[in-house]
Amino acid sequence: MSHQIEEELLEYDEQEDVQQVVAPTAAVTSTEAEAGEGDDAKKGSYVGIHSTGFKDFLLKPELARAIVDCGFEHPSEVQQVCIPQSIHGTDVLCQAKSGLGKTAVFVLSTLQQLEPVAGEISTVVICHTRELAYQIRNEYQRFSKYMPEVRTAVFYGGTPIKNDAELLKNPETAPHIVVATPGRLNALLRDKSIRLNNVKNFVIDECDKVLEGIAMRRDVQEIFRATPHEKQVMFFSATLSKEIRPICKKFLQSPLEIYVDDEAKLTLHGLQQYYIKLAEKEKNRKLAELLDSLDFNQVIIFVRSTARANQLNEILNSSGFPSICIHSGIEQEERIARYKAFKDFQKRICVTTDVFGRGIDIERINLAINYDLPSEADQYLHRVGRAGRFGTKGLAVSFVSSEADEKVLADIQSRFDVKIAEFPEGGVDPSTYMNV
Ligand SMILES: Nc1ncnc2c1ncn2[C@@H]1O[C@H](COP(=O)(O)OP(=O)(O)OP(=O)(O)O)[C@@H](O)[C@H]1O
Repeated sequence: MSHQIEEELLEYDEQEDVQQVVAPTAAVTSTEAEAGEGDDAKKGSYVGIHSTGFKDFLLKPELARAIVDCGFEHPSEVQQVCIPQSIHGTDVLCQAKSGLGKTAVFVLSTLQQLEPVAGEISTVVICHTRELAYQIRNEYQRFSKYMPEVRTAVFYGGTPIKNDAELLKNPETAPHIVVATPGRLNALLRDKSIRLNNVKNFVIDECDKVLEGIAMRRDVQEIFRATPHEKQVMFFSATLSKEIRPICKKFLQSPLEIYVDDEAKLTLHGLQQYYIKLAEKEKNRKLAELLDSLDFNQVIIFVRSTARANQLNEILNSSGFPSICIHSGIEQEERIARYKAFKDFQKRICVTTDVFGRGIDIERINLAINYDLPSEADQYLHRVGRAGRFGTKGLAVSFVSSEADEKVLADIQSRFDVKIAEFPEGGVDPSTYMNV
């Protein structure tokens, strides 16, 4: 191992990607049945006792076929609860834990309702990061495989806006479904490049994040105002604090509200969680030790700033750990290229900031490391949820190096009623976190 791995990362200010949220508090109402996953549940084996099949939703045959092609056998709990209502146009406010298929709820129900009309945008989906928008667009393409007339477009910043405007203007490419980040979508609206007066479904994924900051919220409000009054509105997140719910509800009319019944249930049961107390200067050596000793398919390592991500990535690469680094400071085309490379398993180690802390779905990630602990508990939950997707097993290890970290660790444990143990000296048995 090179001496560089021993280097300490420089301290930088809190980075642009991390935003504070008010810590949520008490338990919430349950309308969701208890989840049915066991500790060793595997992807695709998520079956409740009184399980409904996708067939029971009576979806269009084109959709039913695509679902089979995607390898989805049984709807997850959140899908069982939401889809029967959401396909009929009911507004939805849905909190369900990470990685259990919230995306398919809105993708399937909007495609089910879609009657494509040339030149008319019927569905708008908003989310907070560009990679997530890209990922959601791909989900639409996957599920609309047998609906060749349906076109989905994705719009986000960091790319030439005139390309988006041209795509929208051209009858050959004009989409029926638009997935976008709020800033770019609002810019297209202001330029009068996009018309939203035929929108029938308005979706926000990671809605607490999208609506938490004033800038994004303002963009969303302007976009919302440009859509017809009569439409279906659906909001989703794994975390919906008491503070954000009333803000969400301003956009919704008599919604179906789905919450897990207390925050403890947000913990992923297939995911083992540990902490390691250490000094800042010991982090690199410990990280190298973990990467050497743990079995993993893919690992995601979170740091608190773009500068620290670059630095750690360099250190890892020069120490024989080929890694990739993704953050908001990277040019957009390159960002998507790296996201694809990681998703396609060309790299096994990814160093990132909170830009990848939510929503990103990469099936082979089974290890999440908080090199820097986030500053609040909700963000921890989203980050570690990148491992152990859809009931699979996973491992999360968090470095704790300051009093502030200790406080966050205590917050996480009390808020989500989870015991995060000290990382065992003898390591962790790979069979408990590797998916075979
Ligand atoms: N019924 C199903 N059967 C099998 N796999 C599924 C099913 N539903 C969803 N999946 C898969 O599970 C993974 C996680 O789904 P998704 O990304 O929608 O989770 P999420 O609830 O949005 O999580 P997060 O809160 O982290 O964004 C995806 O790879 C998706 O394809």
